Amino acid sequence: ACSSNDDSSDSPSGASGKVTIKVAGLLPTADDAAKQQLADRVASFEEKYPDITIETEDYDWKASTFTAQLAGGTLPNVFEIPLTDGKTLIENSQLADIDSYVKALPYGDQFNEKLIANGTGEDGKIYAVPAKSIYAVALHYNRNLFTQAGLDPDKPPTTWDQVREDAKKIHDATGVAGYAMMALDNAGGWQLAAGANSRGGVIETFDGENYTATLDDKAVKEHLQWLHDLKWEDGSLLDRTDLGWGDINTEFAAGNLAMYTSGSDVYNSLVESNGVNSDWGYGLTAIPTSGEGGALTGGTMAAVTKDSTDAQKDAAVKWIDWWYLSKLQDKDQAVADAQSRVAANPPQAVGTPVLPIFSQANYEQSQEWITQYINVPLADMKGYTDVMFTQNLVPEASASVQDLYAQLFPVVQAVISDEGADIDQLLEDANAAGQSAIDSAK
Ligand SMILES: OC[C@H]1O[C@H](O[C@H]2O[C@H](CO)[C@@H](O)[C@H](O)[C@H]2O)[C@H](O)[C@@H](O)[C@@H]1O
Repeated sequence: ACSSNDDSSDSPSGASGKVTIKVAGLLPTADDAAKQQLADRVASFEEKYPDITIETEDYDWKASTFTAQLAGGTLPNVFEIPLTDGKTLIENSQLADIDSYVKALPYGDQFNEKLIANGTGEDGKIYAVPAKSIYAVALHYNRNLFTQAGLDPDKPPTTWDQVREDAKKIHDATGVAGYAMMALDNAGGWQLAAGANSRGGVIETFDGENYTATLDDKAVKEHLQWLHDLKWEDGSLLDRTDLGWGDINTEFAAGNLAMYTSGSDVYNSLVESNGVNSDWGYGLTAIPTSGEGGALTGGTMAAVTKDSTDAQKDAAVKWIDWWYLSKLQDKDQAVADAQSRVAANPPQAVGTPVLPIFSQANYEQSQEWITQYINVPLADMKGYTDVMFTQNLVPEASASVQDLYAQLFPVVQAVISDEGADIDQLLEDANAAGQSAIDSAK
């Protein structure tokens, strides 16, 4: 979705006052309706800001490709990063200082403090802002497969033992895998950490001075053993070690698995890229927890490339406001965004439950503004929405987080592909490598 006006591309902040910025757009897998919806929002932005031209680029953050994009200077002016990466990129001077532009926004001082801290430098300046979505990991399930297996889709499992039992019943009755696990790229480690957090464990501790990798935590082992048993005792785990964040969505939408864990925002992508709609039979419930366990929570931030000119930074923050944030703060923007999503053919998701970027009151107000446009199957998301503001939330680890995930995903792959995988040894090795990553980042 590019504007036809590219006469200022050689001189983004040139004498004409015109500026062009590239911005992260949709996933490469997004369908035409999603692309059209984005194009419509770009068009209305350019109408409001005639001196700014927006060029959108497909975007899919992956740890394995991001570093090269950053180093190679190929990122768009506005790009997305996980919350986990803000601090390091700021410390390494790899993000543009957008402090004055963000603080000039009418809500510039209203971000959830813990979230904006991830985009704030030691100098107190803002380099990245929470955007797109803040999520808690939740359990996504196929209601039709539950029904076909004689299970009540209105009573999804609330313990990992029940997930295992239901997965087996579904597999026995339908031949479809009852459960699947991301195992590719850092996504596999991220979801193993979520499993461990739900069982009361963590993958890193901090004593006020030092960070210690705890990849061999009892809860990590328990979750791996649980996956092992689904695969090797029950035969109910999808036999794939190559599923990343988007791949598992594709398999789920194709009806090839009944349950998996991922962020609560995944329904947006299932609609955007995989043709899921409110009649599809999608269900969302809380991740099972035990003991002190909780739901891993994380999210996305928008940042601006370091080499952007002042005019581009100004335009970039205007776009961040337009595309990600103003709909949470301004009724007209909320309605305009929702209307454009509903008008798409097929309609894009409106009302997927996520966690607040500002405050709970602000989130609830923004949902109220768009009540009439909400088209996600909220009745089938109650297992999650009933507890989303009360459940225990476990933030992602703080130091070298993606490096820890990178150490964990091969362990997930080993457990799924090798019945005799030595979980203790694999985790001991992963932990040593994870600790080295933490130490070398100091
Ligand atoms: O690649 C693994 C990483 O994935 C997370 O982000 C992805 O999942 C989010 C929740 O569904 C989604 O909002 C985001 O668009 C996806 O890229 C996560 O935040 C990372 O920390 C994690 O390593």
